[in-house]
Amino acid sequence: MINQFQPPHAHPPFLAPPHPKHSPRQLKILSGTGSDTDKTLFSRRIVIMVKQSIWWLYRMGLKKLLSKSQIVQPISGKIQEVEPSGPDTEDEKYISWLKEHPCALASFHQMMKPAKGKQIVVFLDYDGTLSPIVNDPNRAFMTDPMRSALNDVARRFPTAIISGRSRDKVYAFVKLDDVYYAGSHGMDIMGPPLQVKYHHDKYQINAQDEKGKEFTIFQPAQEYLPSIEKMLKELKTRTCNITGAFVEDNRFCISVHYRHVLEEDYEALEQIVWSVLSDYPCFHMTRGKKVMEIRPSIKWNKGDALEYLLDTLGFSNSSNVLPFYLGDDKTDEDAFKVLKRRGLGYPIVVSSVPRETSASYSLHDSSDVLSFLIHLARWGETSA
Ligand SMILES: O=P(O)(O)OC[C@H]1O[C@H](O[C@H]2O[C@H](CO)[C@@H](O)[C@H](O)[C@H]2O)[C@H](O)[C@@H](O)[C@@H]1O
Repeated sequence: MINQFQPPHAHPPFLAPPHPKHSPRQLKILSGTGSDTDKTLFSRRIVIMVKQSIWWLYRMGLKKLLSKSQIVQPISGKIQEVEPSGPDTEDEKYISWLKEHPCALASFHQMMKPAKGKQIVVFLDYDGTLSPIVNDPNRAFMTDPMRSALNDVARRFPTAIISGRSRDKVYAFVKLDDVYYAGSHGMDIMGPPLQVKYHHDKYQINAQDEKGKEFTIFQPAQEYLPSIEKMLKELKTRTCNITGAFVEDNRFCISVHYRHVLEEDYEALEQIVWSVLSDYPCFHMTRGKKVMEIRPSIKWNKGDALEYLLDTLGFSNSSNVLPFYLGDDKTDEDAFKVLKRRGLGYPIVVSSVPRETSASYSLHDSSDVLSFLIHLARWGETSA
């Protein structure tokens, strides 16, 4: 690997202090005294110093640029990949991690090469992906530019949001009709009308909205609803004395938020959750961002929801489809794994820090997600 940061001189002369071994002439040049020839040499040295400074400033500028992109255009005009030498700082660690999970924006054109002739299908998580993580879960609004970009994407490609929240709540944030919604970590799917009966058909019903649009509701955890409602009440009552704790009803699962709980109160809160759970052996707990999530112990997660939607969209066992899945949470890893296992499409993790993931590409944050959706919609427009 070429080290493009190699300065023009390995030991810049202006960095060398006068040394006992310097000759009297060298000392005169360094001090600026001496004959005209010496003075000319001294001026040359000044020019070299200025050139060196420009080089080092250029080098520092490049380093900054690298935090945005891994590819730079060096003076030679040849595109080269940069190999950071031993990651030390958080930025350097992130740059190093990007090598394994390249930025989906920087790689966009390359990613779209196999898309020609294939059906793109877009899956997105909500919190941390379509909206940034905020303090109040009830105020995780989506911005208008994000809504507009998502709408442009959904008008061109089948698009679904798969969230841990209740389906109604996600719809209340997103408010777009051309999108399919899967709430409760995929346990409550409003998907396309079924052409054929799905193998879990006892959990699904076909329905129509008020405009006559047909869709299918699939709810594989229906029989757990009475227990969830009881648990919700218990959790709300038993945590009401823990300042900052917030129990969120996500219909087929429950979120117990501790973002605003004092560190010294966390253990007590977790104890309550474990204690309630011990009375409901058919449920288990998973963890998200400052949240404990209580879910029915059925074999169904965001990965299964993704497969269900691909099937119902008519792409079971099809290689003619290119799914994208964008998500920031641990629960999104289930969907990344499905795409990886099937060797299908692009799992894209949204993360501003290096992390263990099955995703093959990355985006830094929800504003990168917005740019990505804009790119995708434009691509759909020009290649239609
Ligand atoms: O699958 P997702 O759409 O990512 O939902 C996962 C959880 O997201 C929400 O909580 C997270 O976002 C909140 C708002 O930014 C933040 O305040 C909270 O700390 C995060 O954990 C949602 O409220 C949960 O119910 C979801 O399970």
